[in-house]
Amino acid sequence: MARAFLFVLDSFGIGGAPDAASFGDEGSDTFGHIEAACARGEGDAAGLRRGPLQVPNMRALGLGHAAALATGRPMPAEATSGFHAAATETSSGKDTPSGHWEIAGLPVRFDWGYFPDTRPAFPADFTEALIREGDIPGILANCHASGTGVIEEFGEEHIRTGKPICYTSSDSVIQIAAHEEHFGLERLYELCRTGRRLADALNIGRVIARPFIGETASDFERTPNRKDFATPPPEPTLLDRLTDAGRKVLAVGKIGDIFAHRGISDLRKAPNNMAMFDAALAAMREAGDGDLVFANFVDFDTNFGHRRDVPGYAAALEAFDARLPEALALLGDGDMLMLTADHGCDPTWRGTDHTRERVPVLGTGPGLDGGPMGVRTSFADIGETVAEHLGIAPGKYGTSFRAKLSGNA
Ligand SMILES: O=P(O)(O)O[C@H]1O[C@H](CO)[C@@H](O)[C@H]1O
Ligand SMILES: [Mn+2]
Ligand SMILES: [Mn+2]
Repeated sequence: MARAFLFVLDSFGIGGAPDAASFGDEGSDTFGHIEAACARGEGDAAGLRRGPLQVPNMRALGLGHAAALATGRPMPAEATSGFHAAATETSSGKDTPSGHWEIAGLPVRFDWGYFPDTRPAFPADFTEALIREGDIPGILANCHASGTGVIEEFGEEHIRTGKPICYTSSDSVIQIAAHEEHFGLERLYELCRTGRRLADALNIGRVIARPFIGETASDFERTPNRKDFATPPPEPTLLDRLTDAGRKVLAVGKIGDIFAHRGISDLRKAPNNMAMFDAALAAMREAGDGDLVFANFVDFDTNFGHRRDVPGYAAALEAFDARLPEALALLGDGDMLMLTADHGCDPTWRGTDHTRERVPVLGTGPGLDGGPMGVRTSFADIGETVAEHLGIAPGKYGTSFRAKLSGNA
């Protein structure tokens, strides 16, 4: 019996990307900088957490060792029980779909479309078409922005005028924020579908609905009804290869949206990391022989990385780590659990965007050997290792390290 459980801690980079400078991100290190900030007492927040970062379960799997591999820092002295590696992204973007598709064996070699950091950010013909075809009185913002700041700035005007708030970032995205009740959730989704159609010509990765509630700038709050309208992967991913082979892919969280719902057998969404952990555990219990549970934990990125919130990110890591034994307890013969990430989002870094970093690969399973798996030259090695573990044919990209785990392959 072989099953695989792949958990993505969204944005949990470990520094050291060789091409970080070309993204303006040289020196960024999500894990390293959170750890250092906490050690200095800069991760303290009343009622939330305090002191050095406490992630003993991920450290036992080899988190510190993976970070040392990624950055060239000295190896920690502590022993590890799992296998660990640092993985390098080969895709041209540091966005969520690129990271996840590459993890699933499909590096993104083409360039996505991006919008310039100007006002307006969107080309006039796109904006005009969105207004006309979306039947809206205009748009607000039309710039690069942080999602919480932009609703604070334009939310009241949006309620007054009915004009949705459209913004972007250094990712290939068009984000549309609108009030869940005043504008309407279904109307927002429909507008995003129109935006998705128009965005295809611009090669934009995702159109994202960002509904919010509240009545004034001081109490606007985004709701969990975010929805991503992604362009489909241009070639088969591990998910397609598995489902084509009759296996199940049980997706948890954003995974369905990220893969444009291709190669997904079963989808479970939940409003926050802890609820997603519950959903991931339930999927682990239900997965059968040859199946994959693929979970994304988005709060790290959305609530803390982009918000440049060190105590929040540290607390979220500690909460995740504290629940890891529950997942480990569900591992039976032939099972493999791997933790990884899709890019960085260093909460100590300038701006509010993702950061180009290497990611950790931490794993374990009964009968699998532990130890270092080196610096992997593509995230695709993760998907290929899962593919070999589950006994399906290799894909076109990446190199499996499954043989190095020997065990009961
Ligand atoms: O600031 P918010 O709206 O959270 O936006 C972030 O979320 C988007 C999608 O992950 C990213 O492109 C980033 O800009
Ligand atoms: Mn992400
Ligand atoms: Mn993000």
